[in-house]
Amino acid sequence: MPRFQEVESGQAPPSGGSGLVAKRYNILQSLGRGSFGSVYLVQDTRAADGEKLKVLKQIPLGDLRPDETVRATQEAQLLSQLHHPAILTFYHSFLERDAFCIITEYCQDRDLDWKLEEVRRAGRSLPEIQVIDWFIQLLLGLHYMHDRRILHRDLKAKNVFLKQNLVKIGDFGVSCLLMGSCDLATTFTGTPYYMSPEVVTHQGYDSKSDICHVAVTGSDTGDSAWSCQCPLEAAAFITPRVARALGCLLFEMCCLTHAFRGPSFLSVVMKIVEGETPTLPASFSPDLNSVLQRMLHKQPSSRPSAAELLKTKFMERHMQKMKIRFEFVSSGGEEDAQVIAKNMQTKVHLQTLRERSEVEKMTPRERMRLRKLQAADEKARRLRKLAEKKYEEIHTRRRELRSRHFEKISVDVLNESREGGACQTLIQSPIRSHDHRSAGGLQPIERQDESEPELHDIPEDPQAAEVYYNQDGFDSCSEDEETETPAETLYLSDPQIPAAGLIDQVIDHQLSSDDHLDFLQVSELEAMMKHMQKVLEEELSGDPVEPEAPQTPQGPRSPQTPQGPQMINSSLLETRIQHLRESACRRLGSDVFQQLYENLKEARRRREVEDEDSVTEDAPEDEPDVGFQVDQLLFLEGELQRVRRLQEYTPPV
Ligand SMILES: Nc1ncnc2c1ncn2[C@@H]1O[C@H](COP(=O)(O)OP(=O)(O)OP(=O)(O)O)[C@@H](O)[C@H]1O
Repeated sequence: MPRFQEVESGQAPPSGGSGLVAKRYNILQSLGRGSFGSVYLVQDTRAADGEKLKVLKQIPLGDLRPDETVRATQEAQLLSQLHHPAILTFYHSFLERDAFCIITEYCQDRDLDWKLEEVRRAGRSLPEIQVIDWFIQLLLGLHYMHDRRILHRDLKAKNVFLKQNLVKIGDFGVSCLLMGSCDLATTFTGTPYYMSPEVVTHQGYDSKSDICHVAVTGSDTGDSAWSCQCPLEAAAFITPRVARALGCLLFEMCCLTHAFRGPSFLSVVMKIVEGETPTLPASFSPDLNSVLQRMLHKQPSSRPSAAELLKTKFMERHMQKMKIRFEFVSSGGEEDAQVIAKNMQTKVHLQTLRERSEVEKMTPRERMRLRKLQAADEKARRLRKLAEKKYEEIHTRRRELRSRHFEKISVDVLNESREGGACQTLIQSPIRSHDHRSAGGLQPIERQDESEPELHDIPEDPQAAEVYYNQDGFDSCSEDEETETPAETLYLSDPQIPAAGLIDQVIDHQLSSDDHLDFLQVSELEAMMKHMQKVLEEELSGDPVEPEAPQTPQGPRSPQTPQGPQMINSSLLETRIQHLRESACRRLGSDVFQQLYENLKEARRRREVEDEDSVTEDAPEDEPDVGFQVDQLLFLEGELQRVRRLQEYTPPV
């Protein structure tokens, strides 16, 4: 029986469709299909203007048992209690027409995987400052979850969403709904690119089955169906895996490709276990590379937790800078920042010139330029003073705004259910950055006098030039013909001054859609700033999980002891196999799928599958990665047989 009308990604559902879902959600278009279900953009007919667009994830219940459905609902409730600007807001879940439905926040800029692919196709790369911005937001979100004993078991670029250049971790509840919440199984059966060596080799897992259930526990009180007997111990196994997956994501953001890759499932697995830890290209800072090395460390106990990373000097420095930028953007001061940035660039030019010059040896033209630069330097100093004053004004205005709208605009907007009308007034009257300024009575920073003499007017004759540059009337300079110092460098060198790096990389993204921030976006930035401030001020020593090697009643477990296979519940593997099979069939058609499946099975039997080319060779040209998918399916079928054999020989406890 069809549940919702199935439509191709990007298309609107056919007219005369199924009407409102749950009597309130109007399906606008399909956003795509994942392993577990279909995703739709919907309009919430009961939400306030500006909050109407949401996402519906519809997961067929299939043969989930009733108790699993109850657990899924409980988990959904747990997820709805997470309120962090770096975590996808979870609004609502319900059962309808044989499907489990989840309503979440809509992220217009789609997922990180899509974004990175877009950048890669354009032949560009992400600047380090952007990578770190996103990375810090991910760390903040994970730290928040970690504090609540909730650990993401399926962190990957496809599960990180982008909205106005803010990242949102999502989808951490969905896979476990269908995987019976077995962390090991979810990780093991998920995409291999983010797996840890210890998962692949089944090492270091405790044999207690309750570890499977800890990953989604959100309750320390034990009243949730998901609570487990030993959350800390279990989390100690999972945290390093999250760190590893985050390291893989960091690599992907920098290099636009997976950290461990290969055309077959096994080749990826081999790289994870035996391959060298990849390094970042020289264009990235050694500090960032060392963060990556720690996160990808083969030894789980050497990987830092989110809290540990956030407390490093490198991250703290960046958080300070980010805070200033976010503050600036949310205060609507971006135009003035442009003026300041331009003038600060001038200052950098001056310093460069000073260092390399011996004034006496200069040609008249060069001396003229130096004089102009000195004047510009003076002007930059004045501008800086002005900027400081402006910051003060912005702070004052923000304080005023806060006191006026505190309950509505600050973190509470995120903490409250967005279902209510609390934000309505705010959403209906978005504040334009320009309005901000006029409302706050702030004066724009003076612009430079544009009637300055042109450089090409400087006489070549030394005497004439001397006369020329002795005259008054120039106090700034045109730098058009100079090589530009990257604004980002400038910005990084002086965290007090937001510069063009800010303009290009943050404001462009954050404001490009309609050139203004509405209150909700401002409140998200504010919430993010608040979390950063908290992390900067706090001693994060209270990190609940030390990623230590697991202890057993007999003492520390040997890392070589294989413990994994028993842990994988065969029904979870079956579910994953079924999903992979369905997905491949959908993409290829059942005949082609069957042919490919047989070929790869035969290749696997002949042990040819380790040959890097064999998997993709057999796949249709327009679907090369489907070979990878079928290869993974075969691998999991092998695992399933192994688990079944083990279960036959293992006496029940
Ligand atoms: N909250 C959201 N906002 C915007 N787009 C979304 C949102 N959630 C999902 N999508 C889009 O819907 C599509 C399907 O997403 P879904 O999460 O179901 O699958 P996936 O992540 O691609 O695969 P998998 O299920 O294997 O993780 C993706 O293109 C994704 O970018």
